[in-house]
Amino acid sequence: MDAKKAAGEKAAEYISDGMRIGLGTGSTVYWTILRIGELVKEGLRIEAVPTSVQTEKLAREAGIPLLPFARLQAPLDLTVDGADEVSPKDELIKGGGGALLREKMIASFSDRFIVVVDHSKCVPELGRFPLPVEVVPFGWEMTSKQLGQMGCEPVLRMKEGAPFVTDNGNYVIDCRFGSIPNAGELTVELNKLPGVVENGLFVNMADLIVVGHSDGTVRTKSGS
Ligand SMILES: O=C[C@H](O)[C@H](O)[C@H](O)COP(=O)(O)O
Repeated sequence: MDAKKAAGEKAAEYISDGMRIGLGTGSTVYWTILRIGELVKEGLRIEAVPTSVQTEKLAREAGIPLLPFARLQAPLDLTVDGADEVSPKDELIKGGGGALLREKMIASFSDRFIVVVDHSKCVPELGRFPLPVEVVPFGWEMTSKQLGQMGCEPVLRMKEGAPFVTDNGNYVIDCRFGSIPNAGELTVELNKLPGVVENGLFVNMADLIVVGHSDGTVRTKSGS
């Protein structure tokens, strides 16, 4: 069995009737969304907030009732999302698909945040995966230079020969740090740069990590 499918489907077991949930973005939570769609068809009553245009489309196709984030009166019960790297301290790098800003906003407004990954995402230290940083297009070259001065190699993300544009109309600069020994400090420093909208470090946010393996087994680990 696909390791991503195993993790993604397992996370759907944490969803119960009446919940309002956040739906992450990517190829692992894809399986959670499909499974939730099946459960909805079987009678599960939930409402969901998508973290991207891509997920909104998928959720609609799966028949999941959607709710606008702006209308929430209280935190979501649960958000399920993928990650690009997970450290032993359960710190995450996210944003490989460019959805980091809405993902962070929605996970932050959730009582519980469940992360679904295949085992290859669990690393001894964050930073091999280039850290996505969402920046405003105005003066991105200056922001990129400032990011470089923080000890990384910054690269503007491109798509089909033009800058990749997020759902929020911004650019993404992928920052190759190599090693991120202190994610908590780095996230604060990055967000101090005026051109930065948000960065892909998720620190002290994950409540549960669901790790899928290629033999179809799944291991869960409570967030620290
Ligand atoms: O912007 C994208 C998200 O942060 C994804 O959750 C992350 O990139 C992991 O995606 P996947 O499950 O496809 O590896």
